[in-house]
Formats: sequence, structure tokens, C-alpha cells
Amino acid sequence: MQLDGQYEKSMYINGLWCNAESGNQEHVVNPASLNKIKAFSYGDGADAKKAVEAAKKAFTDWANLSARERSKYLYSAYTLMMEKQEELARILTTEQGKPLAEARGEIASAASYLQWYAEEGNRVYGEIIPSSNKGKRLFVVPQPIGVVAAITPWNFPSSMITRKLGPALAAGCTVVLKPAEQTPLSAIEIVKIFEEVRLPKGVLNLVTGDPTSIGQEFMSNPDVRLITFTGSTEVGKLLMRGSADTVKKLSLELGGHAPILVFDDSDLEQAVKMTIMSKFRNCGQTCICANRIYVQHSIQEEFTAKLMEQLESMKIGEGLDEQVNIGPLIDENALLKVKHQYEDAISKGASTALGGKVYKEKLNGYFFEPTVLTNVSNQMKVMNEETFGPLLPIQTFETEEEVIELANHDRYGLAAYLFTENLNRAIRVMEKLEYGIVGINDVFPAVAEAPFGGIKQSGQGKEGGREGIMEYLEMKYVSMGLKR
Ligand SMILES: NC(=O)c1ccc[n+]([C@@H]2O[C@H](COP(=O)([O-])OP(=O)(O)OC[C@H]3O[C@@H](n4cnc5c(N)ncnc54)[C@H](O)[C@@H]3O)[C@@H](O)[C@H]2O)c1
Ligand SMILES: O=C[C@H](O)CS(=O)(=O)O
Repeated sequence: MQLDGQYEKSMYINGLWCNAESGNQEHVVNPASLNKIKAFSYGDGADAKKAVEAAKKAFTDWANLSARERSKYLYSAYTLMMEKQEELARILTTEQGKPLAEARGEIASAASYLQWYAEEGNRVYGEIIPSSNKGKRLFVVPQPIGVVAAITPWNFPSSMITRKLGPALAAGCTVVLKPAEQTPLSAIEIVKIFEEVRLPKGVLNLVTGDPTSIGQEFMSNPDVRLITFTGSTEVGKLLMRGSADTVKKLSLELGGHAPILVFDDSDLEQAVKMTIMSKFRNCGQTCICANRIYVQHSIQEEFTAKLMEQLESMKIGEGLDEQVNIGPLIDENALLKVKHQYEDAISKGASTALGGKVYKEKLNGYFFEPTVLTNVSNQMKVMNEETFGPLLPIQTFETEEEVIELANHDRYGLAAYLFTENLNRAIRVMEKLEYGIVGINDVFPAVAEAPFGGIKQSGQGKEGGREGIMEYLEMKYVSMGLKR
């Protein structure tokens, strides 16, 4: 698909679209066809510094608006985003690869964060504290933290942005956004929407380009008070280390390795259907998708047979084809990582129940067949390292205690899922799973009204819900002495 519109001036600083100071450009590549789509400005730390200055200059006036006044911009942006849903979905699929139906869903999800925080910003309450000293009055005043640097990934190039912009702008913060270099077009379209609803200049700024250089500016610039990051655990750790000198607040949504636990008292049809939806959504490139499937021994054969039957009908291809269920991986590195994890598992004794090959029939993009592995063991990389691709290892277990131990990961703690129709088991197992998010007979937990986030090396902080706006606020404590 050839896209209309110009994206070369892809940076938006102080209300103006501009090129990189260096004049450098890169191209967005369609991962399904390997065609170059659009050129965009490839900026660096110098551009990021200008953007932070603009955000700082705009902060006082934006913070001094009432929450009600700020919410009007968010609500208008939500409305416009939904009006443009089809156009935005096609741009998203063209640069990221996911099937169009998933892209439409992502745009609706992205808009919902603007809608929800347009409302939630009006419910940021302070607190009166009953003083132990009758000569004092104690209270807490929530205030926006200041300039926020937001860094977002390519796998959800629209919703990962608004999951930050919604609460940040509602709270009264100003933002400098750096999207993933693989998917800048969706970010540009979101900023164009805020320009169209006449967000005051400097409140939202966009820098596209070299992540290391831009990141270095974010970490070292004392005017950046918070870095909100969604991406790999490795980069999250780098940002933590680099932010120490300016003691920045950090909100980190990092990697995951979700287990699915299927008990013999589950609704098997539902468990099979949701396992497929979780694993193969976005070609397995989601932070909360199933990475490991544990099936109780007595139902393993029936589960696997039903799974294979349903997988046979999945169609691989370019996401703009409405019949396609599985698109490409984002780039060659992602494809090679999946291939390597598959080969490692086979070398350590796994069996291939389905797939296992780079998909090259008539397609020259980054495609890998939906693949199911059985006879897997804990020594395999696929059972320990985030896959981020269409590779599904199935392992059996006998007892509840055994599978809880298997499910809890020594590093990751983002999402875990269990399928059972037994209420007591559901609560018992949920309480013992060391994850920030647990799905019981559900694998789609991400909604604007709920706090999404991981523990351990899957991150810190929440996005969505009441907790999601707290990330962008400082709670000022006031102790007031009264004269007699
Ligand atoms: N927890 C969540 O909500 C969530 C959501 C989506 C993706 N993720 C995770 O993100 C990863 C996949 O996304 P990805 O490949 O884009 O991750 P990534 O960490 O490679 O990149 C994420 C963002 O960080 C930027 N970046 C890379 N190096 C940087 C540096 N040195 N300084 C500053 N910024 C830098 C990238 O340009 C991109 O914008 C997976 O691990 C996935 O689990 C987590
Ligand atoms: O990839 C991570 C996203 O958070 C997945 S979801 O959009 O939250 O389901």
C-alpha cells in the first residue's frame, strides 16, 4: 500500500513540523513486502534538547489550566482518532505488519485511553489529614510532575503512545515523545490529531531518530522529570542506570514471558481458542502473549489435537489482506531470534508438531510459520527467554503445586493465565502466581480502566486505571500552623 502524505518533516517541536538538525533521514520499511514506504527525519540528542526546552516552556500554562479545560483537548483527540480509525489502521498495518482487523482494534484501544483519561483527569483528588496537633492543618495536594519523556515500542505503535499521552496530558504534564524507529508513522498521525484539535504549542513534542542519542539527552537533561518507557527489559535497565545522576522518576513497562496453565477441569474449547488468540495475536509480538503452555497430563492429547486442528486454518500473509490471520515479524533480527529459539529447542529434544520454517511461499517479508513444539524441557531457550514470535511450546504437568513452580519465572513477572472452571482452584492458583497481571479464563487484560503493569524485571509502575495517572503526579504534603 502506498501512503499519501508527506512524513519527511517528522519531528514536531514547539508547534512546528521540522527536519532533523543534522538533515539525516531514514526510511520506514513494510515488513511484509520489504518495500520502503516513507522517508522520515532521523534526529538525535540535539533535536531532543530543543524539544525538552519547548516542553518546559509550555509546562506552566498547561499545568495551570483546569483539569476540565485539559480534558476537552483529550476528548476532541479521542473523537477525531475514532473518525480516522480506518485510515490510521491501514497506516499502522503498512508499517508494522499486523492484520488489519487487529490494527483497527488497536486504534480503538488507543483512542479509549484518551477518552478515559479525559474523564479521569477530573478526578485527581487531594487529601485532608486529621492532625494530631490542633494547632496545625495537614493536607496533600497532587501536582503534575513536569516535563515527561516518553519512549514507545513498535509492536503497538499507536496504543502504547496514547497509554502514556492520556494520563500525562490529563495530569498537566508536557511531553516529548520518541516512537520506535520501525514505526514512526503512527506516532506522526497521533501528533497530527493533537495539532488539529489545537493543543497549545510545546505541550506535545515529537522527536524521531537515533534512540541512543535521544535517550542520552532524556536521561541527562535535568528538565526531564519522568521517563515513561515501554520496551525491552534490557533497555529499561539501561534507562534506570542512565537516570541515576538526575534521580529521575521512571515508569517502565518491560518484557514478559507469560505462562498459560490449562487444568483438567477447564473448558477445553475455550482454553484452546484463547491460547491461539494469545499466542498468535500480532504474530506473537506482544508483551503479554503466551510464551509457554502448561497442560495437565490427562488432557494434553485432546488439547493438542484441538489446537492443531484450529491452527491448520490460519492464513499467513500481508496484513492488508482481510483474510490474513498472521502477519510478518517486524524485522530480520526478530525473524532470526524465533528461528534460533526453534533450532535450540529441536537440538535439545523438542518435537515439531506444526510448522518450524521461515515462510517463503510467494512472500519475501519476515514471515515464520505458526509453530507448535511438544516434548519441551526447561533447558530450552524458548521456555526461558522472551520469544516475541509465533512459536508455541507445550509442556505437561501432573499437579497444581508442580505447575505453579514451573510457571513462576525467575526474572519476568508481567502476565500469567490459567484456565479452570473450579472457583477455589482459580483463587488458589492466582494468589501464588508471581505476576503483575493474572488472567483467569481470559487472555485480554489490557483496558483503559485497569492498572496494567509488571513486577520483577517486567517493570515498575502502572498504565491505565486510577493508578496510571498517579505516575505523572507528585503528591505535595502541606503542614500549616494556625495562629491562636
Ligand atoms: N510491558 C509492556 O507493556 C510492553 C508493551 C510492549 C512491548 N514491550 C516489550 O518491548 C519489547 C519489544 O519492543 P522493542 O523491540 O521496540 O523494544 P526495544 O527496547 O528495543 O525498543 C523500545 C523503544 O526503546 C527505544 N530504545 C532502544 N534503545 C534505546 C536506548 N539506548 N535509549 C533510549 N531508547 C532506546 C527504541 O527506539 C524504541 O522506541 C519486548 O521485550 C516487549 O515485551 C512491553
Ligand atoms: O505488547 C504489549 C501490550 O501491552 C499488549 S496489550 O495491547 O496491552 O494487550
